[in-house]
Amino acid sequence: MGLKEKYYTFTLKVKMMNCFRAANLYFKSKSGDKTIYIYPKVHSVVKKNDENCTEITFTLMNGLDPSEVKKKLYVFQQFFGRSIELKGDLKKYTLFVYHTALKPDLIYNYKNIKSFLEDIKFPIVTGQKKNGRYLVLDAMELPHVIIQGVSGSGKSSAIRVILTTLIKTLRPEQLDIYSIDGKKAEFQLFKKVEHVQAVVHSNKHAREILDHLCNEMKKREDLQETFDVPHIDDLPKEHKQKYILLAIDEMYEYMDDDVIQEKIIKIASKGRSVGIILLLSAQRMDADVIDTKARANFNIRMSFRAVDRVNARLLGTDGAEKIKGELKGRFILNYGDIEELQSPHLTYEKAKKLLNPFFVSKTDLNDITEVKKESNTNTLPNNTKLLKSKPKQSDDDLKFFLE
Ligand SMILES: Nc1ncnc2c1ncn2[C@@H]1O[C@H](COP(=O)(O)OP(=O)(O)OP(=O)(O)O)[C@@H](O)[C@H]1O
Repeated sequence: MGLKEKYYTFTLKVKMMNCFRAANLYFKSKSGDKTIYIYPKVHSVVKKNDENCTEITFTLMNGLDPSEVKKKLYVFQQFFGRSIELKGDLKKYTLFVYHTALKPDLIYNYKNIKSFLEDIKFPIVTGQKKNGRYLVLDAMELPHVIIQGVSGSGKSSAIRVILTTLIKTLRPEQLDIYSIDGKKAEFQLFKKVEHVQAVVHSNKHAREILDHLCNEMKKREDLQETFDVPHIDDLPKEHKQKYILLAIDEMYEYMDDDVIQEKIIKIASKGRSVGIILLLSAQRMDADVIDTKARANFNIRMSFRAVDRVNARLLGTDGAEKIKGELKGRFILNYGDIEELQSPHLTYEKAKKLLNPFFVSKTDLNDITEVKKESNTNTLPNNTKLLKSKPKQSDDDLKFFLE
């Protein structure tokens, strides 16, 4: 280690001691007249230029309450700036100090995200991290997504990012999307997409969709039982099932509907193993909007600028209430770890262009027999319309499109 690096390490270690002291993360003992302070041990300071950050690893003394460390995140921010992350649990922690702040005005580009989608079964694109990488989570491991934030904070763009990426990544033979559009706005864009089975607004039709999905859940559970497998992905090939996404925008429109709430609780608790994932969005996600029991089953929680501290805290996304109004697309993510990220911006018009190759005529869906001539079914690019294999829809399904 050169002199410069040694000095860098030394100054950061001293800064950590000062930070531990200010955060009350130390023990005091007496030795004669002297007071001795015992701090967590800093093991290493590693500057990673390719990750755009410095990693500082430390361990707590036995007896120090680990929950105190996360509670004192604000003290770490006061010392090292807002661009930090703190990860760890019982004893060992790593503080990531990023050299640059998150960039606002990030534009959605599928090519930039593609390399982060590998080996992810059900990709949920959250946003860009402080090290410049995209964080894509697998809803088959972390089921169900909640998006909250005040009007104009960037929720609709984030929903477009998640849905558009799913549509470009998974083929219609792999994914069905159902949507309930509380504002009769956001999901109109996806209506003609081949993966999309329904876009509805009224409570009556929302209940019908939820009924349909609960029945589907039951059928899939029976299959799992028959073949004695824990997850639909483990079913024999001939019984392979598609993944299903149910997206509900402006959830508060349905908060007084007990039937809807009850079915959401059911899907939230059992959906993962049968491949059914929920994505809910609303300005706030308090107990009036979504049942507290159901909320606990949502493992990916994105909070754009929150209405207030209480609402930010409900999702475990403390600090989301402090996001500045002009920082569109900025959010706090809780997926076990808590991070501040930037969602890429995807406008309605650009999404429409990107989705165009996936548009099909829904009115004569049953008659479509066209197959793209150049396509080879084994190596289909994701934007290939394999219309011939579109499963025949029942009249019940088709009526969902009428809204
Ligand atoms: N990720 C982003 N990066 C930069 N600007 C964004 C981003 N997302 C949204 N915006 C800007 O913020 C405006 C509001 O965004 P959006 O409609 O997504 O918010 P919203 O939370 O869905 O609002 P509402 O609840 O009123 O529908 C957009 O018109 C756009 O200009």
